[in-house]
Amino acid sequence: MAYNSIIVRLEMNHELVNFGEVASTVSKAGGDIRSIDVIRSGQHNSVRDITIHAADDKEREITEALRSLPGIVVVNVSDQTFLAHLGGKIEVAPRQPIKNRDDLSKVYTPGVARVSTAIHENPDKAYSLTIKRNTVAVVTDGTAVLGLGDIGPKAAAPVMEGKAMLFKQLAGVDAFPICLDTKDTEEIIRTIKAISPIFGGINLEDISSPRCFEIERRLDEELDIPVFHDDQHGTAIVVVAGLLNALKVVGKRIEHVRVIVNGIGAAGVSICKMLLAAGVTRLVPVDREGAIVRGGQYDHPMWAWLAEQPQVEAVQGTLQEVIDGADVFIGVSRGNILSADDVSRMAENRIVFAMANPTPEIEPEEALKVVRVFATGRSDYPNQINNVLVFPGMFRGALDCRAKTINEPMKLAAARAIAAVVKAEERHEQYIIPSIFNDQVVPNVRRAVIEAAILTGVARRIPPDFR
Ligand SMILES: NC(=O)c1ccc[n+]([C@@H]2O[C@H](COP(=O)([O-])OP(=O)(O)OC[C@H]3O[C@@H](n4cnc5c(N)ncnc54)[C@H](O)[C@@H]3O)[C@@H](O)[C@H]2O)c1
Ligand SMILES: O=C(O)C[C@H](O)C(=O)O
Ligand SMILES: [Mg+2]
Repeated sequence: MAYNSIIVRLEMNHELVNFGEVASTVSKAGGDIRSIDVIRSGQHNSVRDITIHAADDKEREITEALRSLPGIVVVNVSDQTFLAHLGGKIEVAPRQPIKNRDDLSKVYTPGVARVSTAIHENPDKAYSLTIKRNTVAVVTDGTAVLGLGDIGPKAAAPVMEGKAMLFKQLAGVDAFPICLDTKDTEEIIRTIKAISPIFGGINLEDISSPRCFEIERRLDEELDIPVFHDDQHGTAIVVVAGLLNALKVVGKRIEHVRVIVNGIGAAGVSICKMLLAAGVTRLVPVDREGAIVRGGQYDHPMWAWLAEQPQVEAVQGTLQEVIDGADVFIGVSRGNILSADDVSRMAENRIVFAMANPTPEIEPEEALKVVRVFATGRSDYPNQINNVLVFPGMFRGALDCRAKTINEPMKLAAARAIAAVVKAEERHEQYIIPSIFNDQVVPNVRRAVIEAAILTGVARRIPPDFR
């Protein structure tokens, strides 16, 4: 269950109610008072802001209980999560002040014209003389936003702004959210190509499958800057990192385990591919209609590809049928589609990564009773398996070495680098993946990505610390 803080502004009539009654009402309804601010205090009444920490599903109960107290008027309820979004979460700021005409003539006309001419004569100078060197576009069409589905480009913006914040805070990358009002594959490709000159990389986000595969492939071929669909590869990289460590905890080998991947969309396809590359020999991809089986006929190009892989099982069935005896369940589908009973039919020492956001495939409280290792995509439980462990360091590395593309060796290197942040002596059921606040994650991923880019010949610059 997610917890949140709400601020309730109350007007209290002191003749009818005292604060002790307010506090006990909040506590009985499941809230925890964290702070009280007196906004106005009079002889007969006062106005106070009380900050209450509570489970999401208790908020209504708490405010209703307060409203029913005699002598209390609930003036306003504000949710701190919404407050954190007021006015948007990022801004564009100048890197130097313009204090006088002299400054103005350097950064703007006439001085700027000489710089533009220099770039015209040598387009590579865009990297040293503009923001291209450090700027990534976070591009979505709003069609697969978290697990919320096709909620459109405007509603997708808070997620994209959040990604941009993380890029900057964790890796110093300037990222800009671009929310496109089109779902047409060709139009998306054309638009991204048209805006690409100012960017050093393109992070595709929350674009639904199967269009996301074609969009990424074409852009990667047609642009000379790295293009990375975060939901595919960021997720696959972090899953492989978590799985390598989880398997060590339970003492199983990747070649022996039977793995279910539920939800064969953007994330699921890339996870399946990377698991096969990492050595999985028994794979069961499952989507809404049940298992995708070896030898099956599918219109979806990536499902057809999976059906040709020798490691994919040939036995048909629903998730509830095929889960029996599985060692690992990886969910990148929808919330609440798995029960504790389903999980308890898996093999002993089972590993469950329930990564649908914001609601995991199974409630953590349910799953924790029946699994050995459990992870979600969320920040409010241990073992957060989220692509935020990947994209900041991945782009930091790709930008620093001016990689033309992000290839498979760079991805595998990133997965190993993340897994290696958790030392053998620290590793246990609740700690298979480092926290995003672990300050070794971004530098380790960056280093691994640059090394792999140099070795595979896609780096166009050797960063000073690699010379
Ligand atoms: N934790 C992370 O880092 C992370 C990263 C990427 C995606 N995700 C989550 O994974 C989910 C999928 O994301 P995506 O970008 O791949 O979306 P997507 O729309 O490309 O794919 C979702 C797939 O799940 C399938 N699906 C839906 N309901 C299902 C069910 N009941 N059983 C089996 N399959 C079902 C759909 O048919 C589709 O193929 C979302 O909830 C998203 O938030 C998490
Ligand atoms: O945004 C996230 O938290 C992870 C991922 O990109 C998702 O779509 O769920
Ligand atoms: Mg996403």
